Amino acid sequence: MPEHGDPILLPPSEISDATRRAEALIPTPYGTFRMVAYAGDAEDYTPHLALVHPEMDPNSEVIVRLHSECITGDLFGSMRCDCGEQLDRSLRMVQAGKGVVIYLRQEGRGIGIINKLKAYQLQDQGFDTIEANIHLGLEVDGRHYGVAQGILRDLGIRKIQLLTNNPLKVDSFDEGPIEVVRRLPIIVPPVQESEAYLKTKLVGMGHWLK
Ligand SMILES: Nc1nc2c(ncn2[C@@H]2O[C@H](COP(=O)(O)OP(=O)(O)OP(=O)(O)O)[C@@H](O)[C@H]2O)c(=O)[nH]1
Repeated sequence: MPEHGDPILLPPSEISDATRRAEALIPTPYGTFRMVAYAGDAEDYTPHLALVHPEMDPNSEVIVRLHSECITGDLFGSMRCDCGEQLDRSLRMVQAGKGVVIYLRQEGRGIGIINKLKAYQLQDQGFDTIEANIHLGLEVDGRHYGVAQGILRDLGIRKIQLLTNNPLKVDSFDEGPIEVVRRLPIIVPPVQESEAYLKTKLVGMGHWLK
């Protein structure tokens, strides 16, 4: 296992995307966060965001949520997925545990909002979330988490308790200097509109949803 301080073996673009560009305190109904924006380009309109508890101790086993952007769920409360409620719970848990939410701009598992809406059209015709991406000629999951490692390292964090049900997010830390000491599940019970999607996550994508 690499030691903290070892260089992270990341593609150059992901290292540069973890460049700190600006920060400010943001009071929210959950409590106050220090929001830090990270981007390769200082003028980037969609930087990755870290919402850091003002008393986060980087030497502790920090509670961390890596949350991929979901405009439909996070912003508008779409019930097709569990994203909005996962973000809500994460913000609560991170406030309570003095941790960090990293909001990664990987809308639609990396395919973007236009393609995600096309995928939803296909899902309404009977495709599942995996088949819809494939039908569109796109990756089922095009996300990379290297930039999240760069952001955590910028925040001085070495050990994390990761809030996720997704094995790929946990595995993404295998090669880096940051240790996942614990996985914390974040399971949202299905509603009628999200039932098929969550079943595909369980059966087709191997998420720990039981
Ligand atoms: N392509 C596609 N993306 C979707 C669909 N539903 C949700 N998403 C996206 O899936 C991603 C979910 O991100 P997260 O909640 O961070 O991660 P996760 O893979 O669900 O894993 P957890 O950490 O267990 O929540 C977001 O980028 C959503 O926009 C869908 O039907 N199709």
